[in-house]
Amino acid sequence: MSDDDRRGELVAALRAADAVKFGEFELSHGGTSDYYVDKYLFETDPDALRLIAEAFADRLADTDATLAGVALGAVPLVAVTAAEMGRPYVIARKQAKEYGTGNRIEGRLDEGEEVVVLEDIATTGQSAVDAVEALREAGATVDRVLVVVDREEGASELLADHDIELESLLTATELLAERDAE
Ligand SMILES: O=P(O)(O)OC[C@H]1O[C@H](OP(=O)(O)OP(=O)(O)O)[C@H](O)[C@@H]1O
Ligand SMILES: O=C(O)c1cc(=O)[nH]c(=O)[nH]1
Repeated sequence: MSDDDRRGELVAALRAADAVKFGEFELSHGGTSDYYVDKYLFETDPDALRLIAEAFADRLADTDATLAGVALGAVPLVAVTAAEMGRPYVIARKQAKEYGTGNRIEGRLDEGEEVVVLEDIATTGQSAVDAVEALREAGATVDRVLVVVDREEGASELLADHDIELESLLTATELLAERDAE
């Protein structure tokens, strides 16, 4: 299947899951938007989840890095991709757990381990940067973040400032092409 066909299939799956909403929405790092990708609708849809796992696995075929998912939304994505690839994974919490282990990074991570971060949506890229910084503090080597949707609102520039390359399965331009053609 060509990359274009695969992107088309993924756009169709996100639309079929009713995950692309139009209206007025507040965003996590400030500002509003006239559209919102309800990640929990596509992440709880088995067809979309399978397509994402396959597409992430394809992108990750060139590395044997450990995977990391950014809580909460990317946890199902990293779990299904890790299972598809037979790879271990860790979870980057937004904040350290306040009791028990006190962990910010959950799962097994060794000093110097190479990690690729999986994320659902990148808007400003701040959530991805926070996760990379927590992983680096925990000893990981991280220079790559893969997201399902890059909203093209500055994330790749912010990540580049932190020596991280952003790759996406879909850009907002591709996701919204149908609406924008109307
Ligand atoms: O690129 P950014 O500007 O950081 O915005 C994108 C982030 O916001 C959303 O998460 P949200 O904060 O809704 O958290 P959740 O995964 O805990 O639901 C989304 O899943 C990204 O993690
Ligand atoms: O920036 C965000 O908060 C955000 C945008 C979006 O489209 N979807 C989402 O879950 N979060």
